[in-house]
Amino acid sequence: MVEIPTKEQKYFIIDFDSTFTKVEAMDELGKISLQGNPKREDILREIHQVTELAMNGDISFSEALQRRVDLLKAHKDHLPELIAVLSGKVSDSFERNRDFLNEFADSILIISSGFREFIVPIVTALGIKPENVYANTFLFDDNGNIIGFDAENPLAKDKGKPELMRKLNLQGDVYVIGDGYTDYEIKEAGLANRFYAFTENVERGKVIANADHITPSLDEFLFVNKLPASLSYPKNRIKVLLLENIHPKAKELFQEQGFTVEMVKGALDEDELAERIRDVSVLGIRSKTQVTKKVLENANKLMCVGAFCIGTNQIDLKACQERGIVAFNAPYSNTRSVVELAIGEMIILMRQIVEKSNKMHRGEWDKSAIGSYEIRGKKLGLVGYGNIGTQLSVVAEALGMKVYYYDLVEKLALGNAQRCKTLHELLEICDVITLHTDGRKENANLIGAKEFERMKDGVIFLNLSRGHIVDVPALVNAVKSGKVAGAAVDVFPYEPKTNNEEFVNELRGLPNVLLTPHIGGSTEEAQENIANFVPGKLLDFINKGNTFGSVNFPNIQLPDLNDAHRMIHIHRNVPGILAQINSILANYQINIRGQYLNTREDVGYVITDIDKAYNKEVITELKNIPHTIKFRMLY
Ligand SMILES: NC(=O)C1=CN([C@@H]2O[C@H](COP(=O)(O)OP(=O)(O)OC[C@H]3O[C@@H](n4cnc5c(N)ncnc54)[C@H](O)[C@@H]3O)[C@@H](O)[C@H]2O)C=CC1
Ligand SMILES: O=C(O)C(=O)COP(=O)(O)O
Repeated sequence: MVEIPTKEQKYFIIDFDSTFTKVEAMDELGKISLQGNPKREDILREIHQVTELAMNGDISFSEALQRRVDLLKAHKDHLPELIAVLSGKVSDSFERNRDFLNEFADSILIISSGFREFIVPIVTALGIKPENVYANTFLFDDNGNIIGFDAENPLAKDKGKPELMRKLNLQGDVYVIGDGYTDYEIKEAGLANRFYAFTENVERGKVIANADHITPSLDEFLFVNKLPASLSYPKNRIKVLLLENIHPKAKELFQEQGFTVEMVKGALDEDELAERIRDVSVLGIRSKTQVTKKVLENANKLMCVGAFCIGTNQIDLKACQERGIVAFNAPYSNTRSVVELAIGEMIILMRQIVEKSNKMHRGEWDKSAIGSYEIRGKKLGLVGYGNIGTQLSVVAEALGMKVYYYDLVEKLALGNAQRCKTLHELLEICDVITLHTDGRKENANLIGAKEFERMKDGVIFLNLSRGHIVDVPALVNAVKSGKVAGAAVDVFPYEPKTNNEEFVNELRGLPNVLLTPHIGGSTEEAQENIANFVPGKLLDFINKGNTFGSVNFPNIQLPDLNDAHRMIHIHRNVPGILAQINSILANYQINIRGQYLNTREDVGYVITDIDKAYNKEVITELKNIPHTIKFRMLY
């Protein structure tokens, strides 16, 4: 007789507190039972400490259990409220993987040193079988007070989980998922094949150190074990790299959604970034980091880049587009900060404050009005009349300045501002000239010797845009010759990578020259605003496919998706791609629920929402359409 091989039996041993649920149930019970007790906070703290000590393996488990029951002073009537609280605190990855819990119910055992009275109602609601729940039971007195627990239960004792496992004598592979040391003890005793430290809710050093694998969510566990999961790819496997000291709020926003985030204080140079980018899916930079072709050649996983600033000249946007990498920026979050600094600098320079302050520090008292002027009534020339230029126009006019501007494109003049037809016209008219163009390559040396020559003698000159826009040696000469009476420079052709690097520049040491380390947009307000704004854009793209506000991609704002799959197809902008997508879908009789197409320059972006059921082969066919750059399936 031929023996039919049976699928190897697997058991999944899952902990309850801080694993199945986000919280420790005994802490929650204390919050309920100690209501009105004047020492509630102190007692709760003590209960929590005892829990932590036991979870880390620092005190014996039975001692911890008795101490907590004594401290709780709980009653049977508190349990319904506790169950209601816990049912709202099931761990997110367990909630979204109900299908797995149901499908594998026969193989899943909850083994907990908590109590059946509250565990069973919570876990059975997600498909776990009540007979597969192993936990302690409370002891009540005649009045319903909780006074202890069944001390004979192995789970009430030290090394209780291994003891129970020995009794169960499971035949097959055993996988343990838990956040506590007592979960690891099963593996330590040789009773499990693997121990997975579950870190979605808490991270315990000693537990992580002993784990075979760290699983930041149930998704990761299911992924590594090739089990059916609600997400095709666990989010913790999506790596976000944030450079240049981006505000920590950004990290928080990505971590809240389960992504793995790495922060670097300074910028990385091309070679360093080309190395680091290999496993990165989302890159966050500021003005310093150059995202070049060479970097992008290694960026095989990169989906999107966020410039946590306004300027995007540091990113090779075209090369990103060709590789289907979507770029975003924060177009308005630091506008006001730049404007305020420019206004302050104009006043400081017109009043010779830099020199006067330096003298005071040396003990020199130089009270005089010579060479000091009000800004009121002076002619301000704005080169570049975009978001910063126009905002500065309004504020400067409110301070009594006469505003002139020059922009490559026709712009609406705000207030009484007057448009100059040429740059030369502006240079010849104005008392104060400030640059607010973007940093496109063509703007290199926009202001050089000839342009300084055209300016009025004694002009005040500001550059808060990009370093390469000004020919620095020409500015140095103009300052030395007295053509420029004062200058403020915030941006430089070469800027130090980190705060530890020396600033080397010909402008150092010149009189009435105010130098700042590229801080036009560096205010607490601006940085926090940026850190809230850019992750929103990146997450909207990753989670929903939205490209609205992208600086290099067709902009599509998509509706939310319910009970459907979303296919994201990025391709070279050649005729016939949409027709090919739809003919493949028609061949597989897939119903299209919605479809959106937009193109920009060389790239086309098609989103197709389809019914839930689809044949997996269709994905391969869609990926194989000629000129496809990237394909991704959502939900
Ligand atoms: N110092 C700092 O910390 C900061 C610097 N910036 C720089 O300021 C720049 C401007 O910012 P926004 O006003 O928000 O940008 P924007 O894109 O709204 O405006 C730029 C304007 O400059 C114009 N322009 C470009 N080249 C020109 C040229 N050669 N001649 C005349 N006009 C020209 C454009 O047509 C556009 O109207 C950013 O691109 C960035 O490089 C921005 C924020 C902070
Ligand atoms: O917003 C911009 O473009 C800036 O220049 C500010 O850059 P930063 O974020 O300070 O590196």
